[in-house]
Amino acid sequence: MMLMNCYNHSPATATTSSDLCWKKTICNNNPYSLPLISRNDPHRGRHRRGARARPNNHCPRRRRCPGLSLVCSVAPPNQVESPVVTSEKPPSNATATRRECFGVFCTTYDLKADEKTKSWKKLINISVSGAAGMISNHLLFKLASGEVFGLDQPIALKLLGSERSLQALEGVAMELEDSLYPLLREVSIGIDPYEVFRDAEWALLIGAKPRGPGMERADLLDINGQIFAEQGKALNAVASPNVKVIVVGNPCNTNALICMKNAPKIPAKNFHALTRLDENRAKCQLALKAGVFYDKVSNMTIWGNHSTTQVPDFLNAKINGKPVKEVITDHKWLEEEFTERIQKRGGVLIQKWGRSSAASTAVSIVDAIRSLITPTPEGDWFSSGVYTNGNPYGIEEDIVFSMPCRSKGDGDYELVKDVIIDDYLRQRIKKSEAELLSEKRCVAHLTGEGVAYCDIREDTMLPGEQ
Ligand SMILES: NC(=O)c1ccc[n+]([C@@H]2O[C@H](COP(=O)([O-])OP(=O)(O)OC[C@H]3O[C@@H](n4cnc5c(N)ncnc54)[C@H](O)[C@@H]3O)[C@@H](O)[C@H]2O)c1
Repeated sequence: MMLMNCYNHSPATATTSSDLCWKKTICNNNPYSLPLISRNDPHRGRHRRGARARPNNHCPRRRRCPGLSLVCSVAPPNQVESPVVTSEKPPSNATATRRECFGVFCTTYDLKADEKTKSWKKLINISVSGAAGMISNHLLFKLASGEVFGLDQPIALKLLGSERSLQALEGVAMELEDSLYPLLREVSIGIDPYEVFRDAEWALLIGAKPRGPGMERADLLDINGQIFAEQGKALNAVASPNVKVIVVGNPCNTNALICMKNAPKIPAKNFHALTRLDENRAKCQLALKAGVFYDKVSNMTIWGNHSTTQVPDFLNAKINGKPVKEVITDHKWLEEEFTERIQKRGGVLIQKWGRSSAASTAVSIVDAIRSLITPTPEGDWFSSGVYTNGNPYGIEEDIVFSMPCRSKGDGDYELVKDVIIDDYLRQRIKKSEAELLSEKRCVAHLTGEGVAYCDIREDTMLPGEQ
């Protein structure tokens, strides 16, 4: 039988052959801020269900942190997370009051690791904003199931909500808990991005305000831009320096730009605006027209903004490895109907469904992540809204623009060079580019580029708003 050694200090000091115990969050806003607990620790029993926490185990007001409590695993010390330094931002007074934990969130138990645990990878931290929203309600369960990062990849979910959604967020956490996902090792919830983004290796920024009645697009840019400026600062301060950021909340291209500009320590290449749903929609419509299954459609690019100016590229896309224009000879349909159908697909869906796409958006976020962590199939590519820094297409620099990307599966990407751009495509790309440049001028006060000047003339809608 193996000797169980647990430590009440940094695991860096642990011996290599030991079973290590580490404690998961119990009513603490930082899962790693608790000390590792010795099995001989006289306080240990007090972490059991319903028991009061130790003096340093704060349970901040309105921040319950669901998740398993104490996990022991046969893991070499380098697989155990170190306690982290305190936040660069002082905790707000609003979070100072302790609250009781509830249910399984407060249960403490030791788990003798089985052999399988040994093969698990190092835990990764995934922060999700808007976690009580509709998209997250699909996405979180996909993440926890192992469908996204793999069946040997344990994850910690750090969920960011707004003041209004905190109660709902607790409900989400309870559902996650009840799902008994073996890979889901930690769940914490909160409304302060400086806490929730701590050590994040992936930040999926979904939460945003919808456009209210009578609200101009410029107002929406400002309101949501402020959210993403703040979240960019928080990522810069507390996230992993190589965090990958996928911005979903609309207007996602400009929000991604704002977030990026407020996070100078994080490589600009790490920021993405989600246009994968548009890509998926385009593939589906081309497959329908050609009478093939959608897995036969490849090389699909969405150019530009995630708005009605986006350009689904049928010139470079392929069906069964052949150019789309050779397979679909009705070019009038391609130029007129197809393009508009993709641009307005979200709006049609709202009319039918009464709400915006959530499940298919979650699927497309999964696709977007998987495209970065698995090598892109030979000859193919995927679309993502990325920073136009030295792009080969002549697109204006310093905006976030959807373009064709390839990845080696290391989380990074390269732009695809060998694409054809004809006059039709260029003209439409220019329109989307002009829209993004005007959005950028509207948020200059949030990107550190001076005084905002908003000259958005046409009120282009986001897909889903019509
Ligand atoms: N890029 C895309 O392809 C795509 C597709 C669909 C929807 N979207 C956008 O995604 C966003 C979310 O959509 P949804 O259907 O999940 O909306 P939702 O209204 O169901 O959920 C949004 C959640 O975000 C929360 N929230 C608001 N401000 C927040 C903040 N500052 N920090 C953290 N959370 C905050 C809200 O309380 C709410 O719970 C919207 O902006 C929508 O337009 C993008």
